[in-house]
Amino acid sequence: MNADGRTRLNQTPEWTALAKHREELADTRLRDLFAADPARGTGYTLQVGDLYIDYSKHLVTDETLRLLRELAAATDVFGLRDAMFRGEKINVTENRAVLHTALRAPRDAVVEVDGENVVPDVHAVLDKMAGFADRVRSGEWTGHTGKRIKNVINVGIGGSDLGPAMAYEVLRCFTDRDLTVRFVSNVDGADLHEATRDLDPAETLFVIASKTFTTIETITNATSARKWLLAALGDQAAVAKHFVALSTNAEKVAEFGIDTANMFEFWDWVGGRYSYDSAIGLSLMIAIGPDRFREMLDGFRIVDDHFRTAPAEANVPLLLGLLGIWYDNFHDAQSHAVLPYSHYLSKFTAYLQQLDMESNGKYVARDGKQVDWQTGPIVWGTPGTNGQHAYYQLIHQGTKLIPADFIGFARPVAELSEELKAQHDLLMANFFAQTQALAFGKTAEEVRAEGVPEELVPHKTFQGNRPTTTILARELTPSVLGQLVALYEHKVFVQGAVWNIDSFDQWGVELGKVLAKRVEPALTEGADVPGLDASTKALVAKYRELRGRS
Ligand SMILES: O=P(O)(O)OC[C@H]1O[C@](O)(CO)[C@@H](O)[C@@H]1O
Repeated sequence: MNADGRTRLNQTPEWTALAKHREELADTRLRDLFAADPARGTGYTLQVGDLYIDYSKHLVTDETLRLLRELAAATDVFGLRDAMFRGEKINVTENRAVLHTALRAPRDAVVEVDGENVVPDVHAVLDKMAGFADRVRSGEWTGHTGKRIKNVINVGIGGSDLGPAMAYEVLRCFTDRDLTVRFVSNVDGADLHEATRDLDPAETLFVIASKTFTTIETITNATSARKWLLAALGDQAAVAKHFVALSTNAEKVAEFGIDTANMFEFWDWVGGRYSYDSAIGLSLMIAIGPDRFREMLDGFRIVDDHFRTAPAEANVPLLLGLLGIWYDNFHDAQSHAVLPYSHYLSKFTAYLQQLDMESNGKYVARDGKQVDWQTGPIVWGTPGTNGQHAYYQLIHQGTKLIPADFIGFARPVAELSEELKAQHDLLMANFFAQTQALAFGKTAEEVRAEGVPEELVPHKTFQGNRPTTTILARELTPSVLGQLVALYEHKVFVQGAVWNIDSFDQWGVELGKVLAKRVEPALTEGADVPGLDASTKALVAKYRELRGRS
């Protein structure tokens, strides 16, 4: 029993029942499950908004799903969900509400934090963003010299970069192609250099995105960007026309020299990795326009409403979260692959890495005690067919179990030529073939029947039984993107709730930040930094030697 009166997860009867059930299923093959239930291919499916979810190729039976739902009930996943939607401070280590769902609430909704309805503020910022985006897009907002803004550079890192950068790629076909939109995150000066080297400062708008406005990488890049601008335009007053800020910290924004009239606000109840549908999405909104941005928010809301109201048996985020737990905790899977069959989703998995791994990469439970069960998986993956010719070998025939999500679309994006659209069927043939091969493999008998020499039979045999979820939608639109992101947000939520961890803090990234600040003077000035270990000391000395400093 822990401080909240909650039994340690792996001592609950629901956990024990799942462990026992796992043993009973040890020899179960997907081939057998499909043979026993001809309706499995359509029966093990759900729909949420535009997303058709096929989970038939999972190593589960009705009994597995029932036991998993019992675990969710025992850990009160829906209770925590309701507390989140109500604005309770479920981020316990930071004493904050967790209300990214309020960012897409309709205008007339009421969501209270500390007794105040936050929805009017959300919409006031959205309206301000829309007004600004329209002025930039129409050319009404000009640079300091009167030139039209042709380039937008978002400077931010982590949640202040990955979301808008990912969504910009996903929605490229919906963007104003005359605008150049780039994302600078790395404190490696090369990032800003490459992003600016071919641009005219007089035509460039910097969007400085930082929730805290203290993140060293972002402030360093923003300072260099300001120097780049002023070196060309000469006049301090130019900053007002070329810099806007997205932040919760007006004081720091003003200190940096950005007029707070050009600041787009969000709030401490929006976590960084849950923020791209807040003001952090401004660069995206400039690129796609306010209407498309609102369509995306509508997509988020479809899944929010579903997560909030659908019964456990039909609740897709609950299902996906529980399937992850089944593999993570009962099959010792260490990782989870997300494999989109869309070029436009090239940054989607990188975005999910922060969402999932920064949220659930925790070994301390909400009660402050160390967990003795596995928590968040390693999330990885790249667009499908490229992966097929790189690491799929390991997924098919390696020694590790890697559950995977396959995400695909029935229609290619409208902008492609007819000839390029025709390639879509080949793309999707790969999509379907892969999950089939992973699930059902190829037996030694089937290999032999093809006349393969006996010594090659084991090499050409596929065990199958490699679980996948298929997520299929008609086409990739702003709404569908919103639906996908909300689906993963809530899946991550479900898992954190079951594991009894705080999915909304990120103390794990703090130590590295503190140490970097401490080590820097050793690199630049050769300062004797107290407490440096022997390895780091020697590496710093080597670095200084190679850098030509002694
Ligand atoms: O938006 P900020 O405050 O610059 O923070 C950037 C990122 O840094 C982190 O705090 C830690 O990596 C993330 O959670 C956040 O998204």
